[in-house]
Amino acid sequence: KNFPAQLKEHCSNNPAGPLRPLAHHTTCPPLVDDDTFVPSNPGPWSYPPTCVIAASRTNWAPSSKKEKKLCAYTASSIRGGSALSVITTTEIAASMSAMLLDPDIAWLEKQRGGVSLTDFRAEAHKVQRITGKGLGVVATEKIRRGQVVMVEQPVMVQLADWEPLGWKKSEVVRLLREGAAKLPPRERKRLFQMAHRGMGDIVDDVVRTNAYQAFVDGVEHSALYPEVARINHACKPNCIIRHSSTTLIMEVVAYTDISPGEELSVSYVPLNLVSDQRSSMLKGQWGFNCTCPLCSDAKASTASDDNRNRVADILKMLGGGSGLSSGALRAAVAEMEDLVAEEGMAAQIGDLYGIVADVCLTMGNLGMARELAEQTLDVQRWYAGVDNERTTKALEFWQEVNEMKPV
Ligand SMILES: C[S@@+](CC[C@H](N)C(=O)[O-])C[C@H]1O[C@@H](n2cnc3c(N)ncnc32)[C@H](O)[C@@H]1O
Repeated sequence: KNFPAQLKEHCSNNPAGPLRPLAHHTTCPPLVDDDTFVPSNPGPWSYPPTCVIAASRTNWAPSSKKEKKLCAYTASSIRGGSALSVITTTEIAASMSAMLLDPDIAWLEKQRGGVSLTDFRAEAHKVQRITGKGLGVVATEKIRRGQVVMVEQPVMVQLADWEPLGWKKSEVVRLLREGAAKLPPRERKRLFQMAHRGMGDIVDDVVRTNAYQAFVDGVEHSALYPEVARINHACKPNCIIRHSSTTLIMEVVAYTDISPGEELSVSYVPLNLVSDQRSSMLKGQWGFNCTCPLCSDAKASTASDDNRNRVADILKMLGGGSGLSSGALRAAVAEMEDLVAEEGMAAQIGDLYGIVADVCLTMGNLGMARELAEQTLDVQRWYAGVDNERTTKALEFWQEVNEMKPV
């Protein structure tokens, strides 16, 4: 909100440090592309970017006078740590500048209980071969529920939905290769050593096999975290991931107590899906058939599907049932909470509370909507992360219901 009006359009990012704003938090960095890069004032970038102009610009706002470019940017070190290459638009790159230049991420570290980027190196885990899954990460000592086990910055971030904006696959792949080539040897080596399927260009393949969804400036990107990416998927995982939209830092947090020798796992897909939905998503988007303990046990898998279907039925029943009493609503939420606990889906309960809160609003039950909106916010802060997209949405919803007047 402090940006001069003429700069607003490309600087909607909420910078990382809300407590002590630095100069670059309150002024919008200029758009930087291959023509406008100024070596004496490079921002976070270590080299002039490589850019391509969208082949078709039909989908851009007609008011936009600038040619839209997609560029590969590289910072040899972010916050004194690892390097990062970003393939994104000039606007998003400008918005990212503030967050990448910000060395002051202490406020976020406080939220995560004082664990800093380097602390996790007191590693409680190691990478090893796992039958049927390539490499994986295994605990070497007891890890307690809630403990942060990894904290990592991305090495590569790529705009996810580039196709409708008019760029060609070959151009995006060229930028990915350029981004990989400009990484320092350490990060480049790690990137090329990551799992891939042997299809098409290797950098593109690595991104498809390993990237997590990350919102930058509210826009979906794919982000590569080489250490986190070694963690295999399980449909009932023992870890969750938290993603910070303002710093791009990814945390892996123990979701259950984990014993030495146990493999660390996260879910690559939403937790509340039933087995058919999970397997088609894992096959379609990630390209593998899941061999996790739940999928390998037909009886357990059926029982789990029954529980997850029941949660879906409860939500459906709530959605369709106008005029439910508070008692009936509470009973439905309590049953849902029990099922969620049994299924190890607590990390997703914030989303479920949010759905029920919406239902309460349509039923005119503002009191309960407020209660649930508050619970949603608490849960999302913990499970998704303090500044994650899902938490931001929960905060907006919470503010909205608290401003509403009972009718
Ligand atoms: C993000 S990587 C995980 C780390 C990878 N195993 C490695 O060697 O680096 C994703 C790949 O790991 C394998 N994988 C992960 N979870 C799996 C699971 N539950 N069952 C089978 N394969 C799995 C698949 O080959 C998948 O494409």
